[in-house]
Amino acid sequence: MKIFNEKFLQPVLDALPDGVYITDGNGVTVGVNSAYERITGLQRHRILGKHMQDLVRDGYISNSVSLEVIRERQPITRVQTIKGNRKIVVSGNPMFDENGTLEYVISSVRDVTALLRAKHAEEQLERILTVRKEYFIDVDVHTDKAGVLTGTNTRQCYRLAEKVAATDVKILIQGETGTGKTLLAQFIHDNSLRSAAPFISLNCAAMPEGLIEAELFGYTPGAFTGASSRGKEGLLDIANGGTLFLDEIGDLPLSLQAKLLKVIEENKFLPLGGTRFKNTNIRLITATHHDLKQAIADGKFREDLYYRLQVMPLDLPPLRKRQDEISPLLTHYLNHYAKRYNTEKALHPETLEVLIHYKWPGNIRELMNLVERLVLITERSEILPNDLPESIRPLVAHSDPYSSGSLKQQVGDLERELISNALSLYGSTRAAAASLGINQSTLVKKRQSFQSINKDKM
Ligand SMILES: Nc1ncnc2c1ncn2[C@@H]1O[C@H](COP(=O)(O)OP(=O)(O)OP(=O)(O)O)[C@@H](O)[C@H]1O
Repeated sequence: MKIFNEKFLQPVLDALPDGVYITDGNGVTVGVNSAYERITGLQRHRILGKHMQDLVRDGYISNSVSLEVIRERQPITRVQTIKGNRKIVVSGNPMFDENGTLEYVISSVRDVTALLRAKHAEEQLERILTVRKEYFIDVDVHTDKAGVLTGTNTRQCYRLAEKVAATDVKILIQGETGTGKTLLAQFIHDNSLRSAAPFISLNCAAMPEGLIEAELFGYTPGAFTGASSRGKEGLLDIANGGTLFLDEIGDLPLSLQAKLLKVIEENKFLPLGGTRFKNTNIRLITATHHDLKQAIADGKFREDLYYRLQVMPLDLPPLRKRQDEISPLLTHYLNHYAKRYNTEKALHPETLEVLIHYKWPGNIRELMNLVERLVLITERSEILPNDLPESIRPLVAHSDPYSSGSLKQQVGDLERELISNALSLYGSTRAAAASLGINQSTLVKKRQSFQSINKDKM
């Protein structure tokens, strides 16, 4: 033990960034430095003078490189896991005296947790980039300061919206549920001259007819049984000077469509039970997921109102047609929820691949809900494909028997079905081919052959 008590040596050892652990030739601990204490959390007074075997037995150390060096009489390096799931690299070196007797084992201990994490992150990034390349994912996605992400298929829509925001032109946003219609309407309002006035939103599908009418137009005191004795301001009053966003306008009952038309044409309305018209100055933005032309043909939507509302139609495509946005949206919301729940999470590249190919019927809202759930329930920091709900996980085609007939015919039918599904899902032959793992030219040839078979059948 004597040399390590020398006054000059301990400060030198303590100045080293790596941990140092020294035993004598029998395995008794004779010295450690400050970095060792810091890395392992073991204090020197608890281990000095103790035999390595006792330290392993008492659970201070999981296994001993020094004892291995004593047995093998040669340098040994091992990676070990210590408390807090930290990884350390321990290199033990024997020191012999002039007679070849083992005098000391000097081990250096380096904490490589951060290094491994960085390497892991780098590998992850590389794999993610490979996945993106493989599936032709354009990484040219922008996020504005309000956290709105736009990719190749939505940028045009947002640019157009920005251009017309300053005017009062009526905008009809079309898109499936959860595609961001409300967000786009809010974006238009925020970029308009009305941004300091209220942005009021009402979902016409969520309420019975009487209630929508009362909400929109308000009512006078005692207008109907159960009405408040003080009456109530309608949203047309509250939104005055600002923007009124009517979501799911296709579900507005016909009687209210007539009243809304009057508001648009004359900028005035009659509250329920009222006798005097009120003036209003609102910008109207509407949205729907219905095909309004079909609703007009079915007699459910007024044609004159339709043309009034859709002076500027804006289309928000479903998320399955915005494949380049899926990965950035996942990252965006993963960080958002990880921050909210004070944790760290990352997607395994295979999980990302599954999610990029998922159809997302509930669009961005579904994506957000899924990410929030995964952040909350996944125990590891990395989200694996198995952590996904079963409805999302399998990409196995469930198919009913397509036809009777020879095996060749049935395989042909199945192939045609898969190709046509991929084409309608991804919108282009390139993306459809990538999703099926075949060349674009192969897909085009197969499609042509299906078309000629169809003609022959006709
Ligand atoms: N481009 C985007 N970037 C980031 N988040 C988005 C984007 N588009 C939508 N979201 C988020 O997705 C969620 C759903 O969007 P939003 O409510 O605007 O959809 P919607 O089409 O109006 O849905 P619904 O028709 O069901 O009311 C919101 O929380 C919104 O912030």
